[in-house]
Amino acid sequence: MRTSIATVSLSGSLTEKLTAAARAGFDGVEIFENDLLASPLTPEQIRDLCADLGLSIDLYQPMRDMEAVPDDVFARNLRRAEHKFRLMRRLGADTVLVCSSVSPLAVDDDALAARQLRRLAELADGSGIRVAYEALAWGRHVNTYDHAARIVEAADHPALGTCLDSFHILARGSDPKGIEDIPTEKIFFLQLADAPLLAMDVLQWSRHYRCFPGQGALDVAGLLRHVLNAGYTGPLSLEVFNDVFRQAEAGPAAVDALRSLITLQEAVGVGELPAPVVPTGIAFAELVTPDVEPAAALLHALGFTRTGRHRGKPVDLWEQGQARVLLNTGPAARRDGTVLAAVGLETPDPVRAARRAEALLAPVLPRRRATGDVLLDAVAAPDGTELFFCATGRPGLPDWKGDFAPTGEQAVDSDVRGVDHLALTQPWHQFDEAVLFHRGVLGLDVQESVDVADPYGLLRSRAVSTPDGAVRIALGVGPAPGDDHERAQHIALATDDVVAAARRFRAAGGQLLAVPGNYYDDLAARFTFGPGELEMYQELGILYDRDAHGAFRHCYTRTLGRVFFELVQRDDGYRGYGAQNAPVRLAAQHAPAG
Ligand SMILES: O=C(O)c1ccc(O)c(O)c1
Ligand SMILES: [Mg+2]
Repeated sequence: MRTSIATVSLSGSLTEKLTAAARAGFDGVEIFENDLLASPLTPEQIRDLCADLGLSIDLYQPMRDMEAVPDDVFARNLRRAEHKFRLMRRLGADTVLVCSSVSPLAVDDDALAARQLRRLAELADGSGIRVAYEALAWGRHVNTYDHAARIVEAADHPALGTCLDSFHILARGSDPKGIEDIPTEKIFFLQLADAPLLAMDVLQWSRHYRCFPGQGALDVAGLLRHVLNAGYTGPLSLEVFNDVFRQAEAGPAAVDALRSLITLQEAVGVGELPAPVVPTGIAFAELVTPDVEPAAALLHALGFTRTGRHRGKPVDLWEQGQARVLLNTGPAARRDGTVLAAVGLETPDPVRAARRAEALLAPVLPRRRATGDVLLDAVAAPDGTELFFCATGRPGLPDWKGDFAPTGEQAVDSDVRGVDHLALTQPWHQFDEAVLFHRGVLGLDVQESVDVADPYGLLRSRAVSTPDGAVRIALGVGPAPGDDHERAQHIALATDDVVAAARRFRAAGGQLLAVPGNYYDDLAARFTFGPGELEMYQELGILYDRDAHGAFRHCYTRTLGRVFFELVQRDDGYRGYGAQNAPVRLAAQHAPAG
């Protein structure tokens, strides 16, 4: 279907917004009046710019407080409308959105509303313009879509129809099934927005917290199914008012927006997209570091062995059980200190996984970095993390390990089995985008968002994972702009015996994060432990949690650049990530090293 986006959804000047929408691949735009008023371009120049960019102007909006008003007020409204219709002709826009009145002058009189909207439609029709009447969720007398549709029906003019807006409909809890009763030719326009569930005033909710479909908690796909069943074939248009998107760079935000419309169409069975190829494990995590010694010492103390050396680049492979870490000291390492730069995902079909990612607008990375390298499918995540689709040790498929010459050293069976999860901190304005990316592109399930108190701000965290837990990624976002602690990424290593793993790490010279005694005092109040158990945890800095399924014991290494490791023992199907303990961990990480 045709895709469109309201200029209000993107940051910048009108020219920047239009350019971003076109580059992302949108077919059209809704021009918001405020963006036009503030633009130095004439309506004709805006029309030409849109034409040059290949964008249709699908809607001009909004026109407010039109209907159900006293005669003298309506006469003034018509004069205002005439003026705007002249502007729309210069702009080349043929549909105007009229939102239901919020004016104290408006009266609760559907017959009057219908008569006046009919009069407005007659005037519009003379200029070749159509009027799409939308019920604002906070409209004074008209605030539901079915009410707006009844008034449109009563007005009975071909140039008058309704605009459906998923936010207004779903935020009020209206049943969207009734959309199927609206005559097809009366649905002039469809605006789509999602939102997280928040118990707050609906106007504030709408103006500040809307997000792109799939990023919130509203059933936008369910609503779209009803609209399609009603016979609607017009554009799918995003209209998102959001404080974060207003500040985020328009280019990436427009890509994020279009990705949401592509996944939404997939959810309702329109459009073609290669099916998700759900990853089955973490093949490797790649650290880029300017300073190989401390990173190598840390890996060594954790029980890793340097088993391979890249044939063409300064990259080492460190292994232990199924956990693999690449240590890259190449040119990229001069820039950012120690960072987690790439993740290898074990994937049943790497080529198809990359094709889906590409169809969902993920930047595709070159398959071969240098002559002789194995061909690898990889894309960039929104924050720039490189995601490699891997087939480790699977005959007939390119194996990334082929790029590494064995050092001759064998990995020893130690306490670490593999990677339990990765924690990837996102730039503050890309959190919703990252969640949608990991769900849509990688087919991961998304868990609830949790808030975590840091001594210097609030962090948000949302886990994405496969149903069996083979791939778990905790996406986080800190206060803007974060310091190194708040931007830190980590690799959580799975062990069956965290006490043994912690002891071995310490004996090998590793330093674990110290946890305050008050924390253990609180643990003693909340849980029962065997004799000496809690003292042992305190000595090692092991944190403890329990859910309905099982227990979780974990401890942390000191941070190197922006990266640290966690040792994790997950017993009896514990499902979480120890979020309860995160504030204590964050405070400990801020404390000066002792
Ligand atoms: O918040 C508003 O006023 C507003 C304006 C136009 C719309 O289409 C809408 O959904 C909301
Ligand atoms: Mg709207």
